[in-house]
Amino acid sequence: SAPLDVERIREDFPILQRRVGDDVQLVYLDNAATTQTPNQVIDVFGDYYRGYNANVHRGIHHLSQEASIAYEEAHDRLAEFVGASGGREEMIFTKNTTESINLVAYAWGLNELGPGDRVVLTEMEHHASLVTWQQIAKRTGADVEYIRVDEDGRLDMDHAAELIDEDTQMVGAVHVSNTLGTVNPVADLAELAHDNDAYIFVDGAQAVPTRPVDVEAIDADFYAFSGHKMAGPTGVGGLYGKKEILEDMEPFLYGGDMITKVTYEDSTWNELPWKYEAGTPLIAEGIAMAEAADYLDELGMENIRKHEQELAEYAYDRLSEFDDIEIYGPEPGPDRGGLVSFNLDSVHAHDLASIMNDSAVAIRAGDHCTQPLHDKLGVAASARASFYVYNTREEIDVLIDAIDDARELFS
Ligand SMILES: Cc1ncc(COP(=O)(O)O)c(CNc2co[nH]c2=O)c1O
Repeated sequence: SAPLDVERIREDFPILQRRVGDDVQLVYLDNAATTQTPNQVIDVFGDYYRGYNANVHRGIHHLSQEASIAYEEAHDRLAEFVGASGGREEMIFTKNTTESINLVAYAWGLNELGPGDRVVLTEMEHHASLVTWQQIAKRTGADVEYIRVDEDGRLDMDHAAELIDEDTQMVGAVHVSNTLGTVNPVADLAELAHDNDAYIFVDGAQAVPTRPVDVEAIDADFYAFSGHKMAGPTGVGGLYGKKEILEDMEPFLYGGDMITKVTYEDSTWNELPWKYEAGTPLIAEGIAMAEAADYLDELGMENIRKHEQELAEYAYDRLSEFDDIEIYGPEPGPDRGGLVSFNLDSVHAHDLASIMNDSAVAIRAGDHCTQPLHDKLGVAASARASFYVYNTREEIDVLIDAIDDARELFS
């Protein structure tokens, strides 16, 4: 593995040259919300709409065949990117991680869950997983239990082993927490689930962009991610599912392209993954997401993971210099992804973020769609700095200086 050549990488992202507010150089540290998009991915849209825009699924004419092949091969590429040996048959394109989770919660959960069944989540789940499984459990009479997060932001695996039992039908777990940065032992959770004949759905929104992911090594039954978090476009995401499960599961959305034969009485379904992709899909977006996978693989996923770990370590250490800053989540190391959530005493996270903004530092403040976790932490909101392949230590120094400004202002 090799350190990332950040200066060269930054040339691929023109937006990073932006000057904002009072003509100040942008420092973009909100990558857990969405990452920026390299020229290589942006160019896909111009090439597509200027060169081979057509509806997919093998129309008779040249353009449709070109668009179909590119869109279908994008599925093979993303399957390969997450280690799915079944290729496109195990890779459904959705709108985003949220829709990927909803697809399984509706298509599997509504039909398979009932009173006496259990869904086990973690206390650090994002609302995309927590609210979805919570509401499907409510509609089906199943119950939901939450694996405890201990005081240093890690999952209590003894508690996990207690909760995941013979009544458990589904385990939902975030791979990398978007609030704590915790990297969870999802392969161990998968083993606990499978020992109890339950499925596991891993939320990989913050993992796929930032580290090597191998869904078969994890033995995930389902694995979700979003294009816009992996240097790709908004509007498209991926749902990996084991082929044998996707074969049995009911479709989520009905309509064109997901069928084989339709009569007035009934219909039969298309082959995988098209059975789960009704209507005209996000064609250019799917092709662009495959380009993003190529871009990241070119940098090296292990190199990206190391870069993120180093930046998180540096940010954690610099923030730890001050006794008026509280940091959430595990200490730096392989268990912490490339983000740090924190609070500055006596300054509300929103006020802090808006002062950061005066210095053109873009961070996020709020509950990061993990309200129950913030309740557990005893805070309404937190500030979060999150890093990616184009961020530098110098940008973290600007963050620290801007926090100093906030401290001055509010002292
Ligand atoms: C762990 C996790 N799961 C699911 C989602 C939902 O992804 P989407 O469907 O593409 O929106 C996010 C997005 N997290 C954030 C979005 O904005 N700030 C965030 O932290 C996430 O971080």
